[in-house]
Amino acid sequence: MTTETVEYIRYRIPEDRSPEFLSAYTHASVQLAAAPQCVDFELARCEEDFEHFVLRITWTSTEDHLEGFRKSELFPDFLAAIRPYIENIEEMRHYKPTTVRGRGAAVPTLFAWAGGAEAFGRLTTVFYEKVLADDLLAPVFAGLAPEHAEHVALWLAEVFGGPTAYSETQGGHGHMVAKHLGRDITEQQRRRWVNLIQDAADEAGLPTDAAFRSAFLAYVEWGTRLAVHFSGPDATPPAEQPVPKWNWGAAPPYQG
Ligand code: HEM
Repeated sequence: MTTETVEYIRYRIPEDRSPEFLSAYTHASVQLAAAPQCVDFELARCEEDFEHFVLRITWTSTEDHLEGFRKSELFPDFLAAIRPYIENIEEMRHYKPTTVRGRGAAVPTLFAWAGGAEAFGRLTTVFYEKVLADDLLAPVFAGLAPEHAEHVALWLAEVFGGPTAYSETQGGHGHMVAKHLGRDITEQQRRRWVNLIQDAADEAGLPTDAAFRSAFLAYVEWGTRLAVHFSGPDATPPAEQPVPKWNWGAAPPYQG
């Protein structure tokens, strides 16, 4: 359960004071942006009634807000900027996020962008053909079960925002990590895995646009480095945790 808390501050600002109010918050936002207790913030204005504003601030925790930010050297300047509007506050409270949260479909998942389950099936089929023909990797995958490629396709599909079929049929994150324990994967083998999956992505016809490929490679880098870690002599299986959900990085999908 996250300790993050969302503070909502509702203001009613007479229309003739709204330009100075926005300018005051533009100044105060410098302190919020510099606060290590602040995750993000947004001041929104009501479309139906211009006098209503809601400031949403996500704090690392309520305590961090009250005991950290409010007692920090940033706070006096923040307060000085917004003090004239304190009497216009209609609500100022902390809210705990519930499990009801998610993303809409306005931005396609990496899974959908890649071409869905079929694309991941093509990818891992081509990939394991390459792996089994590779001098460094073939020995690691000796005696590979015929369904391995299909399982990895399900895993990747789930990570990239597709159906949760791997978790439902195979056993989730812990099961996947356990498959790597004790395998002593070397950095050379890891890098070869990374190279071959990119070659396979080309051959299997996965999208080649910059945004998709950079997000794809970011996960492959992350995942292979974890695989090496968990394959090592000192690794202990991690506590069960959800399958990671990968998303677009700094670059959004290009839709011309
Ligand atoms: C992003 C990186 C990686 C992902 C997503 C991944 C995914 C998986 C998954 C889902 C399984 C379990 C398959 C099943 O349930 O049947 C698995 C098993 C395995 N992985 Fe990985 N893996 C990654 C990196 C690596 C690397 C770098 C190596 C070695 C160079 C490796 C070697 C193996 C081996 C040997 C198994 C066991 C295969 C078997 O069951 O016989 N993996 N991997």
